[in-house]
Amino acid sequence: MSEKLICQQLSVGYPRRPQVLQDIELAFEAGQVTCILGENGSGKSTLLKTLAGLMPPLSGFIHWRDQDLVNLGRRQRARDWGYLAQQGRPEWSMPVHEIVRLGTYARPDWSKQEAEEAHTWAMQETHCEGLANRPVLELSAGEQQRVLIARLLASRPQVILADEPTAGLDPRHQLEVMGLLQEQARQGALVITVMHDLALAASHSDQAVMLHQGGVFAAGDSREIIQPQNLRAVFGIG
Ligand SMILES: Nc1ncnc2c1ncn2[C@@H]1O[C@H](COP(=O)(O)OP(=O)(O)OP(=O)(O)O)[C@@H](O)[C@H]1O
Repeated sequence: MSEKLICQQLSVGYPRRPQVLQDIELAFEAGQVTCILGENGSGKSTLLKTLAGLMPPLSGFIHWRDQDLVNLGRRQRARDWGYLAQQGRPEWSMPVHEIVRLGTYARPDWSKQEAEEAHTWAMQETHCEGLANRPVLELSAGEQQRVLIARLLASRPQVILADEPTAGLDPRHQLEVMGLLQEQARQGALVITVMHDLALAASHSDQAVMLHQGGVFAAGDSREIIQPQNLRAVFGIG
């Protein structure tokens, strides 16, 4: 069984803005961190939302482990996939430890002890222990982001889709969160992150995808893709 997420002839967009991206051909591999780069409005979040199953493709296919993603049941998706929305905010004013525990509810296959261990691990890795009893809506934006990352990780997802996971984080937590995502990939997860920080993307991803003008401008090894000539063409810098 192929541990790949594959997009074939994929076109994504909205009813009033169709074809944000057209005829996308991409392959994402388990065990790797892939960062998606591109200017504002280039379709990064739209692609991630489509991969997360939050919006249907306009056309084309997405395959995961040789299976068409449309055939993936909700429970399996909830169990195996984790999605962090761009500028997501917790919805309910619950204590941090309860918000993070919600992540473990995606794993009804776990024993109570397994769920407790995953909860403790996610709280520790994101440095949320000191915030455990604080109402989440009273936290700073960066603290809330860490809580949402903890909730995402608490289900130990095999596919992690993170839209700007380091947004609002201080430099130390940016490095730690990217290190954490890298660690999940080393343990076999397939990790896709939307990034704006090119230095962080270069240092913490294996693969890079650059979106530009409705398509994939470049994709491949991050060190080969995040290069001045591509940055000039896509961002007008470098
Ligand atoms: N709900 C929506 N309805 C219609 N058009 C939308 C909607 N959401 C986004 N768009 C449009 O789709 C295009 C791609 O948006 P998207 O949010 O995917 O870009 P992005 O690359 O993630 O941008 P950014 O770097 O600013 O986050 C933009 O032109 C945007 O205006």
